[in-house]
Amino acid sequence: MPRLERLYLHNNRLERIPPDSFTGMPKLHKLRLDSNALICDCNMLWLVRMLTVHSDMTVAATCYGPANAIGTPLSAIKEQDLNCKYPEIMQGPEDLLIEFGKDAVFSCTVTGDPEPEIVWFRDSVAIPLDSTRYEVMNNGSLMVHNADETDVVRPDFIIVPRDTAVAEGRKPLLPTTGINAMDCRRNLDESTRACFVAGDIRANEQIGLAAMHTIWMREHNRLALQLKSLNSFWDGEKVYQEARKIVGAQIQMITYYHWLPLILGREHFKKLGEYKEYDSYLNPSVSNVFATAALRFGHSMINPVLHRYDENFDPIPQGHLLLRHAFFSPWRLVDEGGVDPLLRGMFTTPAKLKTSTQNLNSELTEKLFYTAHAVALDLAAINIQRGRDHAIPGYTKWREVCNMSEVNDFDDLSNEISDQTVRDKLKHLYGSVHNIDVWVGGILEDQVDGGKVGPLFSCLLLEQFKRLRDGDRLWFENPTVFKPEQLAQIKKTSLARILCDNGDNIDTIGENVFLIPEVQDGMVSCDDLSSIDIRFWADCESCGDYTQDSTLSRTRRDTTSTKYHDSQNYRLNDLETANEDLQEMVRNLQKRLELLEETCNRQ
Ligand code: HEM
Repeated sequence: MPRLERLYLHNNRLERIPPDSFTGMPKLHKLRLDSNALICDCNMLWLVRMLTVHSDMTVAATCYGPANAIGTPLSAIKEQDLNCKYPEIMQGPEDLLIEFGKDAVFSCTVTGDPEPEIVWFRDSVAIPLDSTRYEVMNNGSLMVHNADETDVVRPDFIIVPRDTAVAEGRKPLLPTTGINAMDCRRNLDESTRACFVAGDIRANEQIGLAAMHTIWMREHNRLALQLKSLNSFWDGEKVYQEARKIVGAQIQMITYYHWLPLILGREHFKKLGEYKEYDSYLNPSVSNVFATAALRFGHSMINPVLHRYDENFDPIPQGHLLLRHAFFSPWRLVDEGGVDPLLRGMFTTPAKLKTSTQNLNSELTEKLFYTAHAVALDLAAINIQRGRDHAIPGYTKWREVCNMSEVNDFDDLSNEISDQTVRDKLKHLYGSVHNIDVWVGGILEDQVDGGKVGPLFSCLLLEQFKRLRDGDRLWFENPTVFKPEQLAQIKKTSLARILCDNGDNIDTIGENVFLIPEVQDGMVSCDDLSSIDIRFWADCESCGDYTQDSTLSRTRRDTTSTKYHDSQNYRLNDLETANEDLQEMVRNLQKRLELLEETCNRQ
């Protein structure tokens, strides 16, 4: 019902409103649900969220239950009032003796309010819902009809929280694996909470990283909701692809324009040059030396402690977290305050200072993944070994590639590795300067002015980032990718605003999250940060909704199309509705006047 504006469902006995009941009603602005028996529990979370997005909608509705909500207007209900429960696996599928030709049931028990969705997989492929051989039963278990030899591989499942699943009123977390799914190396003695599912198992590697993955999943879904509400006729695939495209552009914008200059130093960053156009002859693939050495410079900046702060920027009750306790511990994100404390810690705490003798902190070299391994690992040793596995040429060869000065002796390195004791140590360990591993040499170089890497990694990073940009047909600034006015919106992106929009309750932040507040203008209110105006993504069929804004209508109006005339009809309807509203208001005022006159006359 694309033209429905008012919906009156009052004076009924409605207890619940099924999710998405008002989808496809983009013009709905008045909703009456009063005088019903609404139960404002977690089943209503979708409606509470919808009202947050459509803050301009007038809704009359009062809760009839549960006890703590009786008499509360729905508009005053917050997500945390709904007592939702984050999903948890109580029992996962176990090995089963199956008889070929017979049915077999792989059972699982999952709790959560509202009940989460379970998606079953076989050999990492989701079992389609319309499969005749497999059936997901009401209790979530998987029934395999007519089992055969292909079923000897035990299936597994992931839990997808329905758009609602939150902990203590927080926004959704990532879906989680089933209990027997891929190993994210967590320690089951600490918690049985499952690993998160993201593009890569490594999202679980430490909870700060998992927090960032969560933020981007939320940003995608936030944009998708807005796009759908703007273009109600878009199907799921279109909404997904468009939201994904915007998120990709935001990540490119932040990485290249906000992060990279601080890594390369502003002077070196200038060598990247302005973006000109797509170069179809350029190979944008990631080079071995970039992945195995140069980008691993990041390991030298990691703080050994993850700081965790509450809304007042005081440490949370569980305290800060030694990095060793943050490895593969997804449960801490669920049970120890969600993403916000970690994010606040990250944007207020400096990265570890790299000095010539402290390159990687000892949490990484002595305690890496220690909860999951009998003997902890050493990230520096892994990086060196990985370079050798990949047969990456040594440090001096890469100096040649980068046109750096020729070296034949350790003291020839003094311009880049100024600390004599470090050069002596290298000499002692490597014997010949040409034996130095590229990651070791690169990490030990003094950092360039205003940057976080030495000259060799600066050169290797620059070369890769340039190819990744210019060789990308879908680079966000390529004019074929976004309309100019959309691009202007993308350029307003900042990671600060994204954390504000998608954190559970972040309202103050440093404007540039890659700098600690002390070296910029302290913290600002999230309201002061610019954000993308999604209305520039209005497909012309929705033009009528926003024609008041001349900058928006100018970019979208095509007066020759039938859609334009449809949109003109919508505008006419808008005016007719406004006229009716005004007439009703005048009638009400007249009635009040008459009443007042009567009262005066009586006195
Ligand atoms: C607590 C933080 C981090 C930990 C525990 C960590 C740990 C690891 C581990 C264990 C590997 C695999 C090593 C191997 O087997 O070869 C790896 C790879 C890598 N890391 Fe980190 N890392 C962290 C942060 C970072 C940061 C901040 C950056 C860059 C800014 C980075 C860049 C890389 C790269 C480029 C690879 C290679 C990935 C690939 O080729 O697939 N890491 N890291």
